[in-house]
Amino acid sequence: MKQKQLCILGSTGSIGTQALDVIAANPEELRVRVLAAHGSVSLMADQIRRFHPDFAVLTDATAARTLQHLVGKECDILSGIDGLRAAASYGPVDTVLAAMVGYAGLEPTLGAIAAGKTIALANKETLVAAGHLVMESARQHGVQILPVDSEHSAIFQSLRGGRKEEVRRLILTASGGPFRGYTREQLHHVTREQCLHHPNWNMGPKVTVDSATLANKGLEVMEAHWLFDMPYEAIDIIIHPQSLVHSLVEFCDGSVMAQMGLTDMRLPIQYAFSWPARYDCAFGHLDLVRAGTLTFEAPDLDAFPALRLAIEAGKAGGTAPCVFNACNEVCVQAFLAGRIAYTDIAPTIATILDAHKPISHPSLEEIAAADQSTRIDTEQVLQKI
Ligand SMILES: NC(=O)C1=CN([C@@H]2O[C@H](COP(=O)(O)OP(=O)(O)OC[C@H]3O[C@@H](n4cnc5c(N)ncnc54)[C@H](OP(=O)(O)O)[C@@H]3O)[C@@H](O)[C@H]2O)C=CC1
Ligand SMILES: CC(=O)[C@@H](O)[C@H](O)COP(=O)(O)O
Ligand SMILES: [Mn+2]
Repeated sequence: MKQKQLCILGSTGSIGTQALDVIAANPEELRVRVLAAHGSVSLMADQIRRFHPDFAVLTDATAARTLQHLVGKECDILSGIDGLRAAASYGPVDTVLAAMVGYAGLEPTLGAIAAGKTIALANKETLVAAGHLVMESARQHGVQILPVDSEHSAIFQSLRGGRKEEVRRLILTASGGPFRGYTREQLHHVTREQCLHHPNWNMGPKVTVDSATLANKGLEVMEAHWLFDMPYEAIDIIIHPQSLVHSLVEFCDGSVMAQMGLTDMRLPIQYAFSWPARYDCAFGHLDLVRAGTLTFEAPDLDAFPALRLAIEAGKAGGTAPCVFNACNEVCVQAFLAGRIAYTDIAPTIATILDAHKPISHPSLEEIAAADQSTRIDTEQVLQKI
């Protein structure tokens, strides 16, 4: 089997560091060629010493200079968006893991696709903001987009059980987050610390807050729409608090295929790297007797309106999903900075989406403009809170 040559965009984050665990566990099959992140100097220095990339990138110029000083001749450090572009399109690389957080992942992912790289996609915001452009570009360049997000990896694997035209619906599972079962009244009193304590997954702060508002599941519905070319009406959500069934596919004959596994992102990351093969797992195995009872329930769209708003934005299409995403990113940052309450997030998204007139089939420039103006408009709404 040919060794895969990898570029990791977002190597210092939750997905990035777990991807490096997978690579360390499979040294014959996987090799790091480029590492990229924003400003985490000492962690990146450690990663360079362990994985010996051809070069590394920190987009923050000051951090990049400090890192270059630290690692000396051992590795060249590039910076800025030019550094990211160079990483995403680097000749010897065949697979790019898109594991940066947020809209910032869009341009390098498009760059990697244009350079013909296979994409292992964790960065869901990329597909939410510009799914039509990303998928079209992937088609044009003959590029495979392999899902890393646990639900989408589960659907990708379950789809092997039948043909595309035989699929009746996709069923995304959601843990329900730390506030599952809370009433709207109870949600007024939740704290940042509670929000950052996900019941099942240890993830970066942005996706953890999104899980607590259920905006994450809304983003994932849009991600599934683009990845699997399914209409919104054929994508359902069920709450599954144990997060062991990662998602399901129902076929026309009533058969339902589910994918199960440990709540460990190294498994779907490894599958995206190993596909179409599978490598042995070095991270443990699911014990269903120990897991015990698996339960399922309907989502509460009244208590968690961000999910309903995301699905509405997805159905409206055009620039609406990009606007949903940009507003949500600004709100989550403001919430993490202690500027707004948890219960300010969904009403702010509703205000911004109400005022937005979607442009259909937007170009990349129109997407970038919608993202920028939404960030400014959202700040103005937040100033009044
Ligand atoms: N964590 C998880 O388990 C899961 C995550 N995802 C998705 O994967 C993506 C990454 O999530 P996660 O790993 O949790 O996020 P983290 O916040 O843990 O890590 C984000 C990474 O992106 C880098 N980064 C941030 N901004 C920039 C930028 N402007 N330019 C270059 N690099 C940047 C960070 O670098 P630095 O450290 O230097 O700031 C860091 O390496 C998200 O889209 C998330 O929704 C999906 C499923 C599960
Ligand atoms: C691990 C992963 O894929 C996350 O996106 C996860 O889905 C978050 O859990 P929720 O189901 O609570 O959103
Ligand atoms: Mn997920």
